[in-house]
Amino acid sequence: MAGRVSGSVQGSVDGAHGAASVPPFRPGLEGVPATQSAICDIDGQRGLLTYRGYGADVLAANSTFLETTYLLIWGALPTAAQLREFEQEVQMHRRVSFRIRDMMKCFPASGHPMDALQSSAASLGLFYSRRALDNPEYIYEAVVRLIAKIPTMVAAFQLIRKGQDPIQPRDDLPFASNFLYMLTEREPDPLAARIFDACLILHAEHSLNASTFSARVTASTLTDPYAVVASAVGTLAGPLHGGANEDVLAMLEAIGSEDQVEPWLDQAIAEKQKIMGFGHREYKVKDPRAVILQGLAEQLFDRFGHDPLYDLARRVEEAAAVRLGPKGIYPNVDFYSGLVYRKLGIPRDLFTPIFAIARTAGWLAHWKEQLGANRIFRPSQIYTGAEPREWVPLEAR
Ligand SMILES: CC(=O)SCCNC(=O)CCNC(=O)[C@H](O)C(C)(C)COP(=O)(O)OP(=O)(O)OC[C@H]1O[C@@H](n2cnc3c(N)ncnc32)[C@H](O)[C@@H]1OP(=O)(O)O
Ligand SMILES: O=C([O-])CC(=O)C(=O)O
Repeated sequence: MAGRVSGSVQGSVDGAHGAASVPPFRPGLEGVPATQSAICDIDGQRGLLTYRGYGADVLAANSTFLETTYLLIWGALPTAAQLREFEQEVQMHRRVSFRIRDMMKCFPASGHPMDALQSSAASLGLFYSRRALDNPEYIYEAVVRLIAKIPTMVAAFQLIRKGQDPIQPRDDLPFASNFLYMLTEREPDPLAARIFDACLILHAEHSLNASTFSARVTASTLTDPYAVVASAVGTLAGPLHGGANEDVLAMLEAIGSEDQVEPWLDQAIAEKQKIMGFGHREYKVKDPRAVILQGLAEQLFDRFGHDPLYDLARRVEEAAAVRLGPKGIYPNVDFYSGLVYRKLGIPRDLFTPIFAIARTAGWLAHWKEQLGANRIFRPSQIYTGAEPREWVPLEAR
C-alpha cells in the first residue's frame, strides 16, 4: 500500500490526492531542523565548530572543562567569582551515595560500563526526583550533581569490576585530575591531566547529534534531568555514535600492519562496511576535533613515548582519503580520541563513558534550553502497514 501520513498533517505521501502539503520524508531526518538552538554551531564545509560563539579550538587551548560547561549551560563565560563557586559546588557533590555504589556492586563485572553508567545515572532520580523545572536553583543544583557525580560513577564501576572498593574523590584535585586519580589511584602527570581536560572540552557539545536529540525529546516531556541524561547515555553508546571510538582501536588492531591497510580498506569498502571513525552527517571535511585530538596525541607521544598504532592510523587516514574523500568522508572525532586515551592508560571500554562525562555538559545545556521554550516532540509518521481488516479467531487461523 502507499504510505499515509498519520497525525494532524494529512495528505498523501506523493501528493497525488491530498490538498495539504506534506514535507518530504527524510530518513534519519537529514537536513530537517528539529529545534532552534543558540548553543553550538557547525560549519561542516569549512570544518568549524563554535560553542556559544567561541571556537572549540580556542576553548580547548584556553578554557577548562568546568568553565566550558558553565559557558554552554548559562550562555556566557563565568566571572572569576561565578567560576569559583561553580567549581566548589561541583567539588562538594562529587561523592556518590553508598546505596548507588552497593547497587553497582551487583552489576555483572563483564557488563559494558556504558550500561552501568546508564543505570546509575537513572538511579540518581530515585534520590533527587523533585521536579521544579521552572526554578533556576533547581536547574543549577541538578547541573552540579550530574556534572559532579557522572565521573565518580564511571570510576567507581571500573574499580568495582576489578573487585576493589571505589576510592573517594580528592577535594584538592581539579575535575580532570580527580577523575584520572579515581580511575588509576594515582595522581596524574599535569600534562596528562591538561590534555584529558582538553579532550573533555572537545567532546562537550555538538548541536543536535543523536544523543542530544534523545535528551531533548526526553526533556520535552518535562521528566527529570536524570532521566534526560540516562536516555542520552543509552543513545551515545551505539557504534554509529559515541561507541565508534572503541571500535576504531579494534579496527586498527584487525588491520595489524601498514602493508595491510590498502587491501583491508579495499575489501571493507567492497563489502560496504562502515570504516569506524570516518564519516559524519554534518562535516564534509575532516572533523576539526579530530585535527586537535591528533595534535594532543602527538604531545602525549613526545612526552610519554610513541604508539605504533598511531602510525597505522595515519596510514588508514591517507589511504581512506583517496577512496572515501571524494564522497566527503573523513576522520570524525572518534578516530583519534582512542589513541589519546590509550596513551593515558585508560581501558578501551571506558572511552565512550568518558565521552558521556563530557557530553553531559551539552545534554544539560540542551535540557535547559528546551525547558525555556518547551513543546513536546511528537512528529508524524508515514503509515505503511495493513489496511483495516477483520479479526480472525484463533481456531480459524
Ligand atoms: C561522535 C559521533 O557520533 S561521530 C560518528 C561516529 N560513527 C562512526 O564513526 C561510524 C562510521 N560512520 C558512519 O556510520 C556514518 O558516517 C555516520 C553514522 C557517522 C553518518 O551517517 P549518515 O550521515 O547517515 O551517512 P550514511 O550512512 O547515509 O552514508 C552516506 C554514504 O557514505 C558512506 N559512508 C558513510 N560513512 C562511511 C564510513 N565510515 N565508511 C564507509 N562508507 C561510509 C555510506 O556507505 C553511504 O554511501 P552510499 O551513498 O554509496 O550508500
Ligand atoms: O554530531 C554528530 O552527529 C555526532 C558527533 O560528532 C558528536 O555527537 O560529537
